[in-house]
Amino acid sequence: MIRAVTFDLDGTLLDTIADLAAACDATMVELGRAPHGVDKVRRFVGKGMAVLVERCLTAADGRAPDAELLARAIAVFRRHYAVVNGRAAREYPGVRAGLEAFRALGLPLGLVTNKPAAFTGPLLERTGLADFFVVAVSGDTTANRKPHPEPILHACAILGVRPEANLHIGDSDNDLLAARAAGCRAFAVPYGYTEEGPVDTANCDALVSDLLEAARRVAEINRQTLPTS
Ligand SMILES: O=C(O)COP(=O)(O)O
Ligand SMILES: [Mg+2]
Repeated sequence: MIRAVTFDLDGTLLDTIADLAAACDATMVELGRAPHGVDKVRRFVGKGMAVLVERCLTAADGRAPDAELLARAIAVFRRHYAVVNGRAAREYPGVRAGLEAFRALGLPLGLVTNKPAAFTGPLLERTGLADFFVVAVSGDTTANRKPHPEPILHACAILGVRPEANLHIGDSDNDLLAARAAGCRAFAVPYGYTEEGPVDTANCDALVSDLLEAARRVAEINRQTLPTS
């Protein structure tokens, strides 16, 4: 039985790349570098804010930034992203209907994102998704981020489910590896941000076209595992 579902945010529920790229580009310009643009920034998203900013600087300078420059750039990024966060963000097709279908199945829902908490809450509020979730675990809620299992395990504990009874749905290998390491089931969506290449479907139980299909599959799995007596 699947008794709870956790969702990734960027690239799974919301297409946030325009806002992320706008903040990255404003950061680069403020630091005297050329902006990278959306298509390049898309490949940098997935391992949280610090890695995103570090990848922008490394791509601009041809070498990794030192700690002082990185800290300064992160502070600049935070300021810019706080302004644009949610401005152009859009739900992917099937997201709201899918979340409603999961809710109709009676399953508690959680969010597990590598985005820092300062941005997760406002984004969920601005896009009207906050009420779907019992818990939101952000990139700085636990000591480790996805692909480490800790944030998903933290969500499972708050949702009151054993990891084996939780399904995690995400767009990148970070989600699938975290889910596997946590002992959860994992579904992948094909439309988000995957860093260098497509997700390795060997790491997931199903590749689903959208959340509505995911909810249908969960309903089917739970029908098949209902006690027969
Ligand atoms: O912040 C990121 O790098 C990606 O966020 P996500 O975990 O919601 O996809
Ligand atoms: Mg994602």
